[in-house]
Amino acid sequence: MTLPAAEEVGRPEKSSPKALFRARREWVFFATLWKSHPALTVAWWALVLFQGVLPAVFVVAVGVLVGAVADGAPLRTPLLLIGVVFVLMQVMTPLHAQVGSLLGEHVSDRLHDRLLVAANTPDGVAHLEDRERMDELTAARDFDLGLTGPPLHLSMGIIAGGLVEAVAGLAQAVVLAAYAWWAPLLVGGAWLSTHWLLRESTRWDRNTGEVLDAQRRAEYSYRLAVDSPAAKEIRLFGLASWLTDRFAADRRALIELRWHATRLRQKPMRWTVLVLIVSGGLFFWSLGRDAASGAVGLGQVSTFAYAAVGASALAFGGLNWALSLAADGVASVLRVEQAMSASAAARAVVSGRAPAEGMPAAQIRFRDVTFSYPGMSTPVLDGLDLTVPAGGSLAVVGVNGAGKSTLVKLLCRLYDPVSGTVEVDGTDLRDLDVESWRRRLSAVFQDFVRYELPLRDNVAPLGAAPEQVLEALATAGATDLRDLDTVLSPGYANGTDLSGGQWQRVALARVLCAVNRGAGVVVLDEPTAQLDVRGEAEVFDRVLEATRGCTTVLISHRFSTVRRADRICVVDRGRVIETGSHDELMALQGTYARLFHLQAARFNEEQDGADHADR
Ligand SMILES: Nc1ncnc2c1ncn2[C@@H]1O[C@H](COP(=O)(O)OP(=O)(O)OP(=O)(O)O)[C@@H](O)[C@H]1O
Repeated sequence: MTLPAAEEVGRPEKSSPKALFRARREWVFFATLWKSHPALTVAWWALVLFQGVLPAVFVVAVGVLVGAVADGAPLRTPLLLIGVVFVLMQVMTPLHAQVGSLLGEHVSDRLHDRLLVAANTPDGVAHLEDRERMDELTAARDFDLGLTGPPLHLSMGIIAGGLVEAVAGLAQAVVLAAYAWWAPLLVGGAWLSTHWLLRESTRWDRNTGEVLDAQRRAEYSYRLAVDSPAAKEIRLFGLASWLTDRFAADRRALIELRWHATRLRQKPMRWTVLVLIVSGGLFFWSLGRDAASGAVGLGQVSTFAYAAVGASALAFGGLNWALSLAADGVASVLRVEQAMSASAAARAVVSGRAPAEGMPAAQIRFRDVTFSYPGMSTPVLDGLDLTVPAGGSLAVVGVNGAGKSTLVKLLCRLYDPVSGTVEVDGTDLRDLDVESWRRRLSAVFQDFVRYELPLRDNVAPLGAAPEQVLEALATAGATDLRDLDTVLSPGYANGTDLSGGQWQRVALARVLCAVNRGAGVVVLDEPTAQLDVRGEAEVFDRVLEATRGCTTVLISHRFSTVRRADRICVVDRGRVIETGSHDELMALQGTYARLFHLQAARFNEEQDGADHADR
């Protein structure tokens, strides 16, 4: 899927007035409305204008009515006009709210799509783990969740209300031109100047790194408290009050930061009040003088006085706030696109062209591979050399943090090495078409995904015949687990959860289904860690049997599983320090043999203990 052309996102390259205007967040926001749904946008703007003009018509009609009463003229026409305008004002508001809400939802839809595409388009994953991009991503992800402001379908109503007021203020200021040419400039100009005088206050820097950090912390504390996965530990470790205090403190810190970012500044406030008093004083003094001299009739005095008061709708207020909030959110979503591609470009996984069908036929080779995660200076893999013969199984062992899972991430091309190469049958992985290579791969990652989907889709997300799904489940030792249509999440009607070991069997079944679809390389990162000992041996034997002929990379801390692999390598601090078959490594009496004996001894002790207890 390709991204739509990048929209302007508030950071102009050129600084011509036109470029600056087009780059303003507000412009970006209104342009996004149009791009999301032109017809609704036209209707929304038309209603803004129509509703904005109605108050001006109303004050004129009231003036005509007052004049008619004073002159003893017929009242029917002004009364009818007042009635019609009044009814229209009542009817238009809910209609506008509906149109705005619908438009807001279309915009949200479009932005969510863009966010998903931006996050998922790069072939690697570095852009999702880049610390510097986290703030952008947080702001963008939260834009419509109501965490930092109203969601778009609601803010559209607030923005519409603000715009209607602005148009109404303008229209009523224009009415003042019938009194004197300078009156609209004086009264309307004074109210408009408040936008400039108070402009500091509209700069709601709610998306500063500090605010976003505080927000992330507050949100995390909240999630810990209300989401079920953490509930057990919170209770068991007696963390409830610690968590409540922590949430309250995080929340207070956030409110404090926002308050600093949003409060009205005192000095501009004083200037604003002065400007409004002087302009209002001058206008009403002049109108009063003309009314007293009889130069202006009673009806007109009423119209001009109401219009002058109505022009105050031009004042700085809700529109700035709501628009700034919504425009900010929209701009951050659009900016994420650029940010993501820039950060992805820094460590981009660029697809090659060569097809990977049938690979590997001979071997996968890690040649002098060095790798460090983005932003980290210490290498995780440091000159690693390793050969994985095609069609056989290789087990990778090593202490926690040795770099085993990282090795697998490079094999899956989620990252590329900083130096050195990963080669498949002599071809650099970077020269292979990523999609084609990934079709050859299947994996159970340590943190495999538990999809909140039916069992069937958890096993075969891309679809498969029910018999194939059932066969894969049977091989993984998960026969009769649940009906294939049962959703594996208790949050859904008739949904259910599984035990850790059952989930692991489902993940293994997913790999087996992928092998059926043509995957030839199988990665198993701690695939049986949650299975009981008997289940582990049985399942692993069956999985090895079902993936016979595949190139299998197994990462495990369980030596009973590891010893079944054709070859074993020991990784330590990012390098391979031993490699060979189980027997060869045992004969070597090195790290592998030491770790194996350690685990075997502990297992025997536990067994003795269990036997003793049984007796
Ligand atoms: N996304 C990441 N960003 C930064 N550092 C990371 C990231 N993932 C892993 N690391 C670091 O890389 C090192 C190797 O991690 P890796 O997951 O490869 O270890 P492992 O050998 O699989 O460990 P384990 O046996 O505990 O699963 C660790 O020090 C870890 O902290």
